[in-house]
Amino acid sequence: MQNLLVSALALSAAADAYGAGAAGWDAAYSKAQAALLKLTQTEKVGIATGVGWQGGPCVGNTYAPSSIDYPSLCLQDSPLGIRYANPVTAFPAGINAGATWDRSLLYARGAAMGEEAKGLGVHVQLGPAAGPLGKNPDGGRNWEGFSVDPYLSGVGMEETIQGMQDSGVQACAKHWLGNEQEHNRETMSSNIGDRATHELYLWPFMNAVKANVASVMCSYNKLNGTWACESDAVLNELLKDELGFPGYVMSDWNAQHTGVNSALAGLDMTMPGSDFNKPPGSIFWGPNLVEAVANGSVPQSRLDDMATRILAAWYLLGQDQGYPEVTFRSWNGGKATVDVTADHASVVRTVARDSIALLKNQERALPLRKPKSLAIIGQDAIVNPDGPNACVDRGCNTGTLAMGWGSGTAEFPYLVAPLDAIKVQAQKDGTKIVESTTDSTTAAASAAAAADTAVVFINADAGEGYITVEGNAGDRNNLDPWHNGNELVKSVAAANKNVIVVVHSVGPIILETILAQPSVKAIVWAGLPGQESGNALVDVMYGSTSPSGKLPYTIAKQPSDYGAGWNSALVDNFVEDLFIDYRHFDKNGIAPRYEFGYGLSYTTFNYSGLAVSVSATAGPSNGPIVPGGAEELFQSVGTISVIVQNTGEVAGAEVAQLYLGLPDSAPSTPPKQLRGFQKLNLQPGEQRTATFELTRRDLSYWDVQTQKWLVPSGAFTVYVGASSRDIRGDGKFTVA
Ligand SMILES: OC[C@H]1O[C@@H](O[C@H]2[C@H](O)[C@@H](O)[C@H](O[C@H]3[C@H](O)[C@@H](O)[C@H](O)O[C@@H]3CO)O[C@@H]2CO)[C@H](O)[C@@H](O)[C@@H]1O
Repeated sequence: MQNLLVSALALSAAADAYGAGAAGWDAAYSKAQAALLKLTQTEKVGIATGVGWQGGPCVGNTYAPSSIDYPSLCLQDSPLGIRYANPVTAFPAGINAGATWDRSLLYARGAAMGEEAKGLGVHVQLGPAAGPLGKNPDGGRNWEGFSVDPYLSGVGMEETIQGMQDSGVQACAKHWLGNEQEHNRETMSSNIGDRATHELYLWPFMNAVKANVASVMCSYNKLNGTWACESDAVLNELLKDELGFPGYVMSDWNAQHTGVNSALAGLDMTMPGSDFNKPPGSIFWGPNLVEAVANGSVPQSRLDDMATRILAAWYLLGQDQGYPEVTFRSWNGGKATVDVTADHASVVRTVARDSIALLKNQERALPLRKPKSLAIIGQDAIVNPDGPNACVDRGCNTGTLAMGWGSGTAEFPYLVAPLDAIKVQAQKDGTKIVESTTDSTTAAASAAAAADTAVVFINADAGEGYITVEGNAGDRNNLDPWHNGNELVKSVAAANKNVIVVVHSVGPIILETILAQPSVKAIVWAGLPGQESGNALVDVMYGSTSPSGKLPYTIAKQPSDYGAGWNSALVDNFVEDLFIDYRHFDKNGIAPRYEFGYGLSYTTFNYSGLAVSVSATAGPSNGPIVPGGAEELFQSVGTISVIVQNTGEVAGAEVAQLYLGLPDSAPSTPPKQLRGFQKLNLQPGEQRTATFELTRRDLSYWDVQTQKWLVPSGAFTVYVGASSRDIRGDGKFTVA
């Protein structure tokens, strides 16, 4: 009860503090509170309760009250497009959007997805995702999010949510909190230390709440022994009190376990309602919540709070003003009566192109310069012969890989195969194409032997655990390429001295076998590019655009180097603590194969003139709670800048990166952590300044004693460079 009160106070403080904008939370709350007065008890419960799986046109639908003008809310996946509808745009996955390190592209992708959602009448789009964060390199759903680094993931969340919500759809930040693997996701407990919870897993959600995200989806797992969707500590205390979240919390589909406890813990909406993987008629809320309020098990104020939050989010987005009707039905092929795709293919192509990370480029193998002949090898070069949507929720890995599997998918309107796009270019160049579009090593070798250069396509897939693909139950069985990709490359490399490897992958793969082949001259890391896959690849491989993507995770030399991975126990103690991905490699002196933030260009960049101007006082950040956390956390404390010059002969873009090392007074902290980045487009010879603005949060660690973010005193180390290991300048500033 105390928590409910604290929660309500924090909520009104948050709403008051935020409401500067025309569509601010305070105005939305006023409207919601007025509407609430007109609702019956059953209607209040109805807008918080799903009608049941397949009970409406969308994957989630609520009951429409008759006493106010408010619809049956349509909730629809996914973080990369609108699921179960067509035609829609199949955008690059979150992990590719993260690999661009480009704020404007992250925003543009979000805005385009939001336009499609609104056009189809979707009120709530179920994305973006920052959980899993990706501490397990083999986690099945990592690709739905932006990066294993919380700072990059946070920027991805913030820009995407702003883009989506500027287009009018409610975003849903998911999955809150600690859902890092698919195996046993509905039974296991993620036991996470307080510091790691804050500094890693919660961090991107701070950005989401700061961006005024309308809703948050709580996750399947338990956190420190209590279901995330039933935990007062996770929902009321962390999300609503500490982060000042004014919107509503919905359950993941079937993640609710009790009616009264979940309501008291801060759950505001149950999804999808009755009958989902349960005996018919079973439902925790609906009439049961009406009864629980009547008998005093759930206070009236709690029910009113649920309904107010849901209504306020709807008003915040202006969805009371002529919002379109739902124009598709998920369960009958999703054919929409409108075409919402507009020119979004160009956003897809740009994001896909700028997310390509060039990992190796020996002897200037790339860009291709009108080769006489080219062998295109591997099943990943073509579209699945049965069509790109042949498998429900993309639950197979046949043909080129352009998204993972599960609920985080959309139907491809088309999929441009790498082979088809290369053929178009080859026609212009007079290049002879030799094809081998299976993964047969024998056929590959003979095709490779018949051309000057061989391009071999390999991939690695993953997804959500309700589908098993080729023995992978969501999470990956290993970090190898699928379909014997290593052997395929070896056979090609034995037959051709000039081999380019293109990788479509959900996450890191171990490249040592491939790199051991002297004939492999280039490796192109294309991730999960969405519908414009082949065109984006041609843009980079033929040099109309210099590659500028940077890895959003580390590629190790061997799986054990990560010190993390999914496990089959019912408890994960998160023993990695703060040291995941590059933080772990740095701490333990492990050499990665390709480090976090790495990616080559066709040009070169010089860094100079590092300037540090930071002034902060040591101590905790206080101030009123605004959406995102204590207000002082987001105050600027200065800037760090560096001049970047294009010293090569072609235009290119460089992502300059800032990492900070905290002083020794901050106990056992990672040696360096990403705290800024800026992408600069530079003509040959041109130089520009990258400026990184720092806030108090960027200088802080979570102090478990005081339960506050604390800026430590002492000397901070500044690292600026082209990746987490390619540091081009360093400096210091001191906090007294
Ligand atoms: O889509 C909303 C959220 O749903 C969660 O995933 C669920 C997914 O949407 C749903 O399609 C799937 O249903 C399968 C069901 O689990 C299985 O038992 C049955 O055999 O097949 C169904 C598919 O036809 O269930 C998923 C949950 O298990 C996501 O976690 C969340 O991110 C989505 O936003």
